[in-house]
Amino acid sequence: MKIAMLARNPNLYSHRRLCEAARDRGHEIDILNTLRVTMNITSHRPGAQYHGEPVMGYDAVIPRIGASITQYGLAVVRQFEMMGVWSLNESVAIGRSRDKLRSMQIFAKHGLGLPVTAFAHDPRQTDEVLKIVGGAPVVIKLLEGTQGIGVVLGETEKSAKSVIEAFRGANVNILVQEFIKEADGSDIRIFVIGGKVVASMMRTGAKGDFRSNLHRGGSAKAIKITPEERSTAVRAAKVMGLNVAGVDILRSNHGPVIMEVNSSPGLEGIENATGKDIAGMVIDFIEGNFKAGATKTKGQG
Ligand SMILES: Nc1ncnc2c1ncn2[C@@H]1O[C@H](COP(=O)(O)OP(=O)(O)OP(=O)(O)O)[C@@H](O)[C@H]1O
Ligand SMILES: [Mg+2]
Ligand SMILES: [Mg+2]
Repeated sequence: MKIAMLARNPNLYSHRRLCEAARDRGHEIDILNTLRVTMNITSHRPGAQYHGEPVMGYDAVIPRIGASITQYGLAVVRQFEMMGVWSLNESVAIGRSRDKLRSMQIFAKHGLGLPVTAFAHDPRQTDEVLKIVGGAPVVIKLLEGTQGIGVVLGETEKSAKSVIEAFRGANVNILVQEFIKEADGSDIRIFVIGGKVVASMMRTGAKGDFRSNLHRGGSAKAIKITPEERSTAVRAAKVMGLNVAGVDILRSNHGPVIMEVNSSPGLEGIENATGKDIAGMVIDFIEGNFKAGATKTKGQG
């Protein structure tokens, strides 16, 4: 196969590992800097160029689109799809996963467990929002945050309100969520490839932090998950339409609740915690499933 990986930093662990795994299996793989791909949006003949050369001959594309360039990145993935190149995760599915509110609505529609979540545009509705989630303590999140930045615990009614007002003042979108205290600063990352769980780990936050993100100083270890957790993760990936997904859940008193589903999950934490060759599994999945022109949504929807 000839694979294109859309990524900005070729030196990131995940990107190095995917290249290594592809080359070990005799495939050709190029890293294209997403922001340097130009698109030719002409009727009937969609094309793309990279450093002045036409992008041609790729069987599959691995989109590793950073949160900060979601819009341009998705346009590039869509362009590949319109050119008939099979994408590991389709642009439409990645778009869904990038919008926390939309994701939550999709999970709710399919009856998946979620923390009670509320959202309002108008700051005058702060009281209402707090009431919906059962009052403080609550978790307040930036809708498009990542790596735990913009995730704040409002311990009392008063502090929750001032955090909400501060975010509003900065003109950013937020959601307010029931605080799952019993998760005790840990969450579970379940790695799903092609509808199967291939690895899972428990991440625990730095002492005193309710956020378990490894980027915030948390640590990770391999863990055995329950059948209910397994089916929650598989269904979450499925309803988002993701072939590869990192599903994050919390263990709550009312069963597993989904926090979010990542469409470009990192490999470093999970490979180190479990000792598994996840990059190899991703390449094996592409090998077994890529098909020219087979994109379901072809960039639409
Ligand atoms: N409702 C909640 N109750 C308890 N803990 C929570 C809740 N929401 C988030 N957390 C903790 O905060 C961490 C960060 O939250 P979340 O994953 O939603 O943010 P993020 O910025 O999108 O992070 P990521 O880099 O994983 O995308 C979670 O991993 C979890 O440990
Ligand atoms: Mg996130
Ligand atoms: Mg997270």
